[in-house]
Formats: sequence, structure tokens, C-alpha cells
Amino acid sequence: ESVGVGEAGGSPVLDGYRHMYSGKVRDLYVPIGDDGVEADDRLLLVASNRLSAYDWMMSPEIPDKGEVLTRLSLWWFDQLADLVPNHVVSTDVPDAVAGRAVVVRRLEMLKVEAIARAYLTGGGLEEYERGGSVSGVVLPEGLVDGSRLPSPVFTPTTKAPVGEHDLPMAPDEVEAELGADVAAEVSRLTRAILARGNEIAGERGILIADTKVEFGVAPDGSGGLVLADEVLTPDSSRFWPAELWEPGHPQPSFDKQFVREWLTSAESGWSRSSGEAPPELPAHVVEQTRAKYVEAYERLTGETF
Ligand SMILES: N#Cc1c(N)ncnc1-c1cnn(Cc2cccc(F)c2)c1
Repeated sequence: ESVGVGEAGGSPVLDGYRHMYSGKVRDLYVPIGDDGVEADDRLLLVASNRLSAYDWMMSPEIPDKGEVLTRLSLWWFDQLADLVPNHVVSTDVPDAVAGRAVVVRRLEMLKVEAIARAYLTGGGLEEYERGGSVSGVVLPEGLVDGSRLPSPVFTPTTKAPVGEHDLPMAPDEVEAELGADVAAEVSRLTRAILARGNEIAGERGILIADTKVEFGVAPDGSGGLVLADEVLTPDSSRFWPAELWEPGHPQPSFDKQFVREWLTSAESGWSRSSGEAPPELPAHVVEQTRAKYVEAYERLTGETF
């Protein structure tokens, strides 16, 4: 995640917390006790209403996006609790970020972006087209953009420094970083999380093409892997509407399609290749995008937002 510096809707100042780090769309804070001492076992993970598309920060923000995705991620943590423990401690958070922030256990984070793919697209497709495999896993011949894979494939990357791109990791690199046992468990869990996600989402008309999860371990080394960060949200995963799935070309995004289509339409006056920042999104695109996040939440959880 690159540091979002001074972008619209920056990080709020929160009484009782020190701002620690800003990602593109989320912010991390450290709780400060009444004695002025920073907590060493807790963090506050805040989801903003910022939207990133085409590697640009959109403006204006999407109202309620942070709350919708936080509530969706909390719901997924519950759905996955039989598979893996998680870092969630509490939703007792400052009013300024009510509904879109979570108090979490501070962990020692693994230095691997744990990505799994159930459908082939993006960087995974490009790697497959070069050599018939992805992350060391040989795939069937004849796969195209959007092809469903026989079973989810683990395609880990590095956690690149700010402003650089994450790089694919070969299996031996993951083992060198994590050790063979932890590497195998991270692969197994990441693929199981995506498989479970697609079992549930598929019944509700959403395909999760791929997802990135993050694992940590307790700083004292006790216990095993803990699922951290966010899980199976449209920010950490590619969400596709199931009824439009058609292998052979890029699939429409469940949540970002309105933004993409407006930005690439003549109406926006923007060209992706210009290298210039995109224009402000019109109100109707903001509202339609908000509605897609709410729709994903309501379809998946069965709850009304
Ligand atoms: N989750 C979690 C977590 C944890 N439970 N313990 C220790 N560190 C992290 C942690 C560190 N970076 N990130 C990514 C991240 C998340 C949210 C906002 C950001 F800006 C950046 C996660």
C-alpha cells in the first residue's frame, strides 16, 4: 500500500490515538493510554471512504464505503472463524470513525502478501500466457481472461516498499522467508479462505476472482497464524457479478465498473495514458458506486446496511 499523503479526505486526528501509517484507502493508529503511554498490543485499523482506481485516488470520496467494507470484513471474519483465528478485538472505536474502524491485536506480520486466485486475470493471466504456469503451478492449456481455475492457486508476492510494486514470489522464496511449514500453512489457509468465500458469494451472485489476505503471529511466538488486515472485501479482492461472467475478455467489476466506464468515456475528458490525475467523479457515479458497495454487503450478509 502506498502512503496517501495529503490526499482529499486524509487521515482524521483521533483523540487518544497516534496516527501511525496511511495506506491508499486505510489508516492505522496506535492507541494511547490515559497515562500517555502507547499500547504495544493493540492497533486501530480505520477504513476511509477513499476509492482507488487505475492506481489513482479518486475524488470525491464514496460516502459510507469505509463502513460498508468494515462491516463486510467483520462478517467474513465470523464466517471464517472455524478455519482460522483472527485479529479482531473490538468495534469500540472513536465516534469520528464509528462503524469504519476496528481495534485489533497487534501482531508480527508475515512479510508475504498472501494472494490466491480462483479465476485467471490480471498479473496471473500475464504470467500464465508467458509460460503456462502461475507461481510455479502448471495450469491447463487454453485458459483465457476470466477462466475459472480447477482450484484456487496460491500466488504470493513480496510486500514492496511504499511506491514500488509487489513482486511475485516463487515457492522457494516463500519458504526461505517463512520456513517450509509456515509457508505450506499460509498457502493452505489462503486457498481455503478464497474457496469458502466463493462457496458463500457464489450462492449470492458474486464471484471472487482473487483475494489478498495478511497473516501475523503473536509477538511472543505463542499460537499459530492469525488472519489480520481485512478479508474478502472489494478492496482486497476482485468482485465480479456472476451473471455477467464470460471468459475470454476482461470481466466487469462488481464495484468499480461505473468509475471505470465513466473515466474511460469521452465525457470525462481524461485519458489513462496521459499520466494526469483523473477529474472529479460526477455525483451520479459516486452514488451508483456507493450503491454497489451497499448491494454487495446486503447480498452477502443478508443484512440491511
Ligand atoms: N491488520 C493488521 C496489523 C496487525 N493486526 N498487527 C500489526 N500490524 C498490522 C498491519 C500493519 N500494516 N498493515 C496493513 C495496513 C492496514 C490498515 C491500514 C494501513 F495503512 C496498513 C497491517
